[in-house]
Amino acid sequence: MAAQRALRTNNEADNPSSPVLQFGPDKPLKLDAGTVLSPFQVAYQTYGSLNDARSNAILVCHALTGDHHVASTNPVTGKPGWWEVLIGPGKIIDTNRFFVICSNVVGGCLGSTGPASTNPATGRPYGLDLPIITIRDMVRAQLMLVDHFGIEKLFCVLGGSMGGMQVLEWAASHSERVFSVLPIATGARHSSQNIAFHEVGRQAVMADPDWHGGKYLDFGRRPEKGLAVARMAAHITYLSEAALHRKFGRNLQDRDALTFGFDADFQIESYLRHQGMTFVDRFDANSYLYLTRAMDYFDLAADHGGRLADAFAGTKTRFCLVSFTSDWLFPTEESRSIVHALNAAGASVSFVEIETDRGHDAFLLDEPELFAAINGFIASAARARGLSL
Ligand SMILES: CC(=O)SCCNC(=O)CCNC(=O)[C@H](O)C(C)(C)COP(=O)(O)OP(=O)(O)OC[C@H]1O[C@@H](n2cnc3c(N)ncnc32)[C@H](O)[C@@H]1OP(=O)(O)O
Ligand SMILES: N[C@@H](CCO)C(=O)O
Repeated sequence: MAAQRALRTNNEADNPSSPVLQFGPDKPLKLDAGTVLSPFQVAYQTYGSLNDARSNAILVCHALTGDHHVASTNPVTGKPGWWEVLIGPGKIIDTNRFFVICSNVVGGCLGSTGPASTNPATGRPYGLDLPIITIRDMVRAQLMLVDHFGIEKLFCVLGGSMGGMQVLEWAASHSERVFSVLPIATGARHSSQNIAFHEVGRQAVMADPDWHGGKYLDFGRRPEKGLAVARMAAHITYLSEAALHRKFGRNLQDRDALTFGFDADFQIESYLRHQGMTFVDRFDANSYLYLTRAMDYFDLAADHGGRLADAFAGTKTRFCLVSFTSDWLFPTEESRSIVHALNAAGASVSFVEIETDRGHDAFLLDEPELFAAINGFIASAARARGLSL
């Protein structure tokens, strides 16, 4: 591993106008699909400084439609970083103490190579000519970035949902490179129901006449209607029945009576339309196909001979799993089965189930119990690592 002499510690939190960093390794990215991606690039951000021992690095893995702007203003949406409540100077993940790295996944559309990137063989956007990307491929690209920083062992890798899948993949395939991991609201494989919801979303995208077999950029079009419907359906799965009832009930949207038509009579309809419309402004439809596919293909047990415990055999990594009571996308049973496998593997593991009605996306919200769990785990792991913080 070639340690870099000049480490780029782009404190975006201190300098919101700083450019997005992009890493383009000389080596190709080996893909599970049996081919390589070359060249390729990874967009990333860092916060804080790497210590002399390079032992204080935390890698944050984003979820399906997230990005590397984890703790600073997103330049596309103008919104705060998606985990700015958690990460920053003096916050629970304190960037005065830790060096935080977050990169956009390969296959995405927010700076890293994905289906909208130019295919060097044609000079046109890849579209569906991009090979299928897996969670393991995403992690291989992250590993190259970590090597680029000369980091032998990450102090912690954490993330929720698809981010949690990457965390588990790190722990299974590169356990010697991670001291501790925090997989949140995730599973060791995508369930049949979850694949089903993703398929509905993909079919909505592909049924949009503006999709053009995935070549919409060549036609100067974007399948916005299909992508918006895909997001509306998916967004329901990120919430819970109780939260929908609490927030919207059967309340009407800006009217006193039903219209006896198909306008958004109900607040929940208006809300979902808003979620769909705003999503298409920030996301690429083909990336949505690729990233949902990556989640569908994830099956850690299958990758290790059918026994999940074998994925973690001999691990020295410390684990803390977190689930939410109202998460019906990755219910607590998913985390519990990982905990059982880790117990069978003799791993150091703790587990927290958080009582909330906020559903799967609770991990993105200001959730005091979640923050307390992360705080406690990080503090204890830091002591065990001998980090003088
Ligand atoms: C992990 C990562 O990498 S981040 C991934 C990318 N980010 C996401 O996926 C976030 C998307 N998810 C969400 O927005 C989820 O709803 C949550 C759960 C995280 C947010 O929850 P909350 O903060 O409770 O926000 P809520 O769900 O009420 O949505 C607020 C939005 O809905 C809009 N809204 C609320 N009610 C209505 C309504 N009746 N009609 C129309 N719009 C409405 C608000 O104006 C607001 O819009 P804005 O986001 O454009 O400002
Ligand atoms: N709502 C989040 C989590 C979905 O799993 C996202 O879109 O990335």
